[in-house]
Amino acid sequence: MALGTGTDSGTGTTTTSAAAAPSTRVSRRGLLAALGSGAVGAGLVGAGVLAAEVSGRSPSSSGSAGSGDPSTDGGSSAVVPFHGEHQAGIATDVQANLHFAAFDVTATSRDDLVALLQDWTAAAVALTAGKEVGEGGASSGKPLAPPSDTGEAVDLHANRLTLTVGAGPSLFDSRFGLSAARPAALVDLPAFPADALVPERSDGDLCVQACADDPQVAVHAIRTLTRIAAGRAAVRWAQLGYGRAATVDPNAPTPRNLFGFKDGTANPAASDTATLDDQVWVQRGDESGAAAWVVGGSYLVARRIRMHIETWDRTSLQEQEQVIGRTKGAGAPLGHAGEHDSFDPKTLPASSHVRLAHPTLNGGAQMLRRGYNFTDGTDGLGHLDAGLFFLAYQRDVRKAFIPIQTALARQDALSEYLEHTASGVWAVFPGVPEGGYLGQQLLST
Ligand SMILES: C=CC1=C(C)c2cc3[nH]c(cc4nc(cc5[nH]c(cc1n2)c(C)c5CCC(=O)O)C(CCC(=O)O)=C4C)c(C)c3C=C
Ligand SMILES: [Fe+2]
Repeated sequence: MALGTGTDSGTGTTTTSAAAAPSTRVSRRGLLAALGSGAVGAGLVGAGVLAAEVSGRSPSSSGSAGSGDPSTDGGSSAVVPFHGEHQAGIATDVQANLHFAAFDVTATSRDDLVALLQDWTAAAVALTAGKEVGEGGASSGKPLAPPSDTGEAVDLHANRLTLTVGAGPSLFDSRFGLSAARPAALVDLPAFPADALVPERSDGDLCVQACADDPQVAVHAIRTLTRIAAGRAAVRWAQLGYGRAATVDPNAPTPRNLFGFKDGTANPAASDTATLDDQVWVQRGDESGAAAWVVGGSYLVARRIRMHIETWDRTSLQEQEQVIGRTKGAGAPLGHAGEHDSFDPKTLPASSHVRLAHPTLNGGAQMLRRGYNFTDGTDGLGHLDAGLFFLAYQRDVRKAFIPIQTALARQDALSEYLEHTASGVWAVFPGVPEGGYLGQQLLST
């Protein structure tokens, strides 16, 4: 099987296999060998050691070629480029697995915040290319020091890892002199009827969405960024997800959520750049003055929505379809046969989810949904603690998520089966140019 290149609409660049891209051919094991002679002092693990990448010891530019053997690498070596006009992980074809984390910044100076984001950038460049961070891991040659890379992703390749970073409303308080740079659209979400939010599992100064086709690659990425952040930021809450409950590729089969319905049918396609510009990416003129840094970024709303699976499973098929407004098998709008048939939402049941969420009833607003299923064991009462980790990117939450969720919370028949338990909103940084760092547009204001 020959590995090749494909277009990644999120970054406007190409998704490249290890075999096809010389700059990304370094396997984790190759990097380990190349960095074997690196100097790591005992006790220097964490921020100091990994920050060394930024000061010129970047492993990204060194190391030997990986196996590059298409027959053994399969699709796992596919790389989504980190740099671009927009951050990857938004209009990128949805990967199979998610590790999402929200962070509280504990640094107290703006310089330390800048240094953290620079260190995260260097690590993200390496990780998304399938490389180890810092001096490497098992073969760093320093038996008395903790390895700078924890090692669990060695041999797993990039697996289309993307790392997407945003700033929450709380980052714009008085700590870092950023109050004037808070975008007007970065509003605190209002309380919605029947919200059951857990404050400790909501919000956060920064968020990182790690998506990859291998769960361990996504988990390793968040673990690594957390280690790098030591003393400067700490994980506030996190969520694992699987089974992609959305797609941005209209030619790919639409994935299903845990209620068994196709989810993501009406999502904008990654190739539909006009709709993405209109509905997802912040445009010039949307914000003014110090807040104009957000142009090219987006707004992310995350909601952990528990789904009452057992109740749903006792509900008749007819009732389930009336609640959603689409058929369960084909995913077609009720009264139609095909999933992608056009339909008039006013012909659907008045309280159906699809009717209430449809753009024609919400001022034309759309979002790019990128949610994942989750199953976090049971609740102690024998019920699954499972649901949808809803992730939606949009140009303006005041025009999209807030009015849509207001309508859903008021009237949606699906609400009876749902419980929103965690929530957050972040201004997602614009893309990072070569040589730049995450959030540079904000922090250089
Ligand atoms: C506030 C926004 C939304 C929340 C919260 C939400 C939760 C949620 N949705 C499903 C299942 C489905 N949603 C579908 C469509 C759909 N949902 C929203 C918004 C929210 N959903 C929108 C904007 C749309 C598209 C409407 C349209 O334009 O037609 C569908 C149908 C298939 C599809 O188009 O994706 C399903 C199924 C669940 C289970 C859920 C909470 C757990
Ligand atoms: Fe929905």
